[in-house]
Amino acid sequence: MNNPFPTIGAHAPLQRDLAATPPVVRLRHVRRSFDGVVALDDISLSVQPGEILGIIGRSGAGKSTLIRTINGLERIDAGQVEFDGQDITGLHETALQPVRRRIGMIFQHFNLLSAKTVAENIGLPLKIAGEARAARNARVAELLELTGLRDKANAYPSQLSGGQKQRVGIARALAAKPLLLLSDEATSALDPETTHSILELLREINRRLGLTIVLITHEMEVIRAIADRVVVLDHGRIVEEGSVFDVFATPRSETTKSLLRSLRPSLPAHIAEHLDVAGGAEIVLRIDVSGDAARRPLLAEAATELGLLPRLLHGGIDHVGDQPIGTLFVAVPAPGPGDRARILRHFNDKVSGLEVLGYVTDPV
Ligand SMILES: Nc1ncnc2c1ncn2[C@@H]1O[C@H](COP(=O)(O)OP(=O)(O)OP(=O)(O)O)[C@@H](O)[C@H]1O
Repeated sequence: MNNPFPTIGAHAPLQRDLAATPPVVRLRHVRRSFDGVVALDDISLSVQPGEILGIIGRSGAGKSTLIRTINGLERIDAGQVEFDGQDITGLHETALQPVRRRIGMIFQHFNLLSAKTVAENIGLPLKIAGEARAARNARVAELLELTGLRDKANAYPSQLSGGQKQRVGIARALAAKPLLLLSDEATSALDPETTHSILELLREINRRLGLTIVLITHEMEVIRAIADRVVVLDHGRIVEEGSVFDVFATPRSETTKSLLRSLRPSLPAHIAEHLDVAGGAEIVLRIDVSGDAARRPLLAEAATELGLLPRLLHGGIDHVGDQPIGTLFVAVPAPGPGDRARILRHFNDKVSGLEVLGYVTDPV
C-alpha cells in the first residue's frame, strides 16, 4: 500500500526549536461584546506548538467568536492577541493577510467552490498567493495523496460525499503549509463513522507534520477522540481547562459535568426502577475509576478483602488517549448493619467517585 503520508514539504513547526519558541497563539484578557451581549469575557489562553487544543461549549458559549479572534476575523474590545510571537491586535486588513496565510481553516459546511474541481479548490490559496503553476500542481498532488483523494482530483464537490468534501477542505487548508490549523465544527455535519475517519486524518496530520490544531466543537466525543488539552467555555468565560484526561477523570465545573454526561454510562432504567432507597440484600454503587485505580482488579480485591462477592451490573472501562477511565455499577451483598460502612470505606480509598444508588433484594 502507498504511504498515505508522503513527505509533503517541511511545515513550519518541524523547523522550529520548540523549547525556544513562543506559543503559537496567546490571548490575554480578551473581551468582545455584541450590542451588550458578552461573547468573550476576559479570555486568556495559550496554544503550544504541536498540540491539539479543543474548545468546547454549548451553543452561544462564544466558541466561534473565540476562533475568529485567533485569525483576526473578529475585532476585540479589549485584550491582546498574539500569533507566533507577533501582536496582531488591531492590525489592519492588509497587515493581517500574511498572518492569515499562515493559518489554515476548515469549516462545518466545507466552503468549497462548486464550479471548481477538487484539485482547483485545493490549489486556490496557492493561486491567490501567486505561486507558479508547476509548484502549485506538485503541492496539490502531495495534498491529494495525503488526504486520500488521488482519484478525485477532477471531480466536482457535488460528486463527493461529506467526508470527501471535508478532506478537500483539509487539503486546501494545508496548501500554504500553515503554522496553525483552525477547525470550526469540522465534523458536525458528518455521520459518526465519517467523523471518526476525519478526526483520524487530523490526528495523523498533527502527529506526522507537527501541525498545531485548535478546534471548536460542542461534542465531548470529538474532544476525547483527538484533543490533547481542552478549554471549556460557558457564557464567554473559561470555566475549566486542562489535559483531556484530567478534565474527563475529574471534571470540576457543572458545565463540564453536564457536557460529559452523554458519554458516561447510566444505570439502565429497568435496574433503576428496582432500587429501594430504604434497604435490601445488596447495596448498589456507582464507582468512578481512572488511571491506576482503573487498572486494578477492583472487584476481585473487594471480594478478597471484604469477603463479599460484588456483581457487575453495568458499565465498564473506556480510554482517553492511553489512560483508562470508567464507571462501574455494582451490587455488593450487605447482609449485616456494619457492612454498608465497611463496603464504602473499602471503595472510598481506591476510587475517584463513589455513590450509593440504593438497594436491591432480588437479582436484577
Ligand atoms: N455578529 C454578531 N452579532 C451579534 N451577536 C453576536 C454576533 N456573533 C456572536 N454573537 C453573540 O455572541 C454570543 C457568542 O456567540 P458565538 O457564535 O461565538 O457562540 P458559539 O459558542 O460559537 O455558538 P454556536 O455553537 O451556536 O455556534 C452569542 O450570544 C451570540 O448571539
